[in-house]
Amino acid sequence: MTQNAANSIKQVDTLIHARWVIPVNTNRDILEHHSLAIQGDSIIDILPTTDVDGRYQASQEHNLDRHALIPGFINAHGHAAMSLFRGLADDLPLMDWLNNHIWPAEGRWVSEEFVHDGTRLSIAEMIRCGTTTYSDNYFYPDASASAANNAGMRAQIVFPILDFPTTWGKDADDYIEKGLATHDKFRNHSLVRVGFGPHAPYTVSDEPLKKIATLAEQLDLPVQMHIHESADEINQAMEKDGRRPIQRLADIGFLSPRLQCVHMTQMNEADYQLIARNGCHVVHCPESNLKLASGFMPLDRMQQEGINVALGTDGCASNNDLDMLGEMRTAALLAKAVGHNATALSAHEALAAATINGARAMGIEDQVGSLENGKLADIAAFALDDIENYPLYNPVSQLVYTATRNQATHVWVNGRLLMDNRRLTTLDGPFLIENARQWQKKISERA
Ligand SMILES: CSC[C@H]1O[C@@H](n2cnc3c(O)ncnc32)[C@H](O)[C@@H]1O
Ligand SMILES: [Zn+2]
Repeated sequence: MTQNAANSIKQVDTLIHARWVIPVNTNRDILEHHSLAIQGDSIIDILPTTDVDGRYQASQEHNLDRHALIPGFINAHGHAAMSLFRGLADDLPLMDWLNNHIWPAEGRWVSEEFVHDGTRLSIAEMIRCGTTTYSDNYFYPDASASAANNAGMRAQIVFPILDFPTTWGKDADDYIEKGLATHDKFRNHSLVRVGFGPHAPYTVSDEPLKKIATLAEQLDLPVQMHIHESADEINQAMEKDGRRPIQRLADIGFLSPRLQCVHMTQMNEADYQLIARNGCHVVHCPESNLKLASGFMPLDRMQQEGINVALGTDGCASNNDLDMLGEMRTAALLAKAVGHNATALSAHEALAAATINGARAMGIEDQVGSLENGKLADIAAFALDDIENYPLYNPVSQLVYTATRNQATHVWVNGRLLMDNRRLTTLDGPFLIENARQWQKKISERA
């Protein structure tokens, strides 16, 4: 190599060479034998692997020649600490599950320590399935935000707001005050963004909702809420004031592009128009909706209306896992069944719902959600070379319809390697298992 050529070789932090790179862009490209060059926290180049020599060298190099690289999953709705309640109350409808099982358990157990421990357990599970960003709606948001930061994971932390007291707060004003203190603490943080998480239309009254809408606009923050989750919710609201919850929210000026509406299984014509017209996002949690028999979110109709639909697992007490591969598959199958349409939610669309649509819903689409030059290096690699993967015509089809989460091998967030060939680098798996066992022992002794 001549001196001039050697001088033009750029030193980068990481080079990843992959069999397939799936950027999740509008062209639906699948790049074969391509490499990603990462400098600091960002992707600075995506190029054919044959062109890397002479252009880049790196301190860390990964040859993933049987793998697909995708933008890390964005799990757009969940309650991370609830992993400690996994399997505690199964096979129940939403309101019975919540009123008679989950809320009493939360009243007894939820503390800062519980949230810290449960959140770390969930982050480990999420990394192990290729997730790089998650949204969390739970008590003690300081503890969950710190857990995300310490694990190197990206998180949208929407602090809870309810009209009634819990172990963390007294009333809506108190929740808002405490949550905004967490927002102050993590302002301009590189991984954590704090927003508002009013629980649901049936647990938060008009005055706090108006206050949240005003503050969210002033502070430029996201808002996420469970809305139209079950038929009971609609029936109760109609009996109480003759309006469907989404209409009530529209009437008080709560609907906006900042709003991420979780669930939306109960829809009529007017509901679609309200959501579409106000630019609200929908977060679809198909497995939680199925397990609690809440209803079916009409995904293909949402798409026809141009509504952005992201994907979330919901908490581990109603799913009961945090597996975004499984969630994509369920979403794709369910959309076809519910829409009586086999073309509803194609494999590529399911992957988009689990990545770029989540980023769009959270207002971070310019930073993450696809593999592009200049975006943050939030990346997941999946090994696609087992018996179960052959023949392999299309890696996107494999990811959505065939692969299982133990095929996730590597995960990077902000260019930092959080899972290296299935080894967690920032969390101690055996310790987390032992810690979860201790909680199980305590909780089952007093159940
Ligand atoms: C506002 S903090 C979170 C609060 O929500 C409860 N929760 C968990 N999953 C659901 C769901 O599917 N619908 C309604 N509420 C849910 C959780 O237990 C916390 O109390
Ligand atoms: Zn939820």
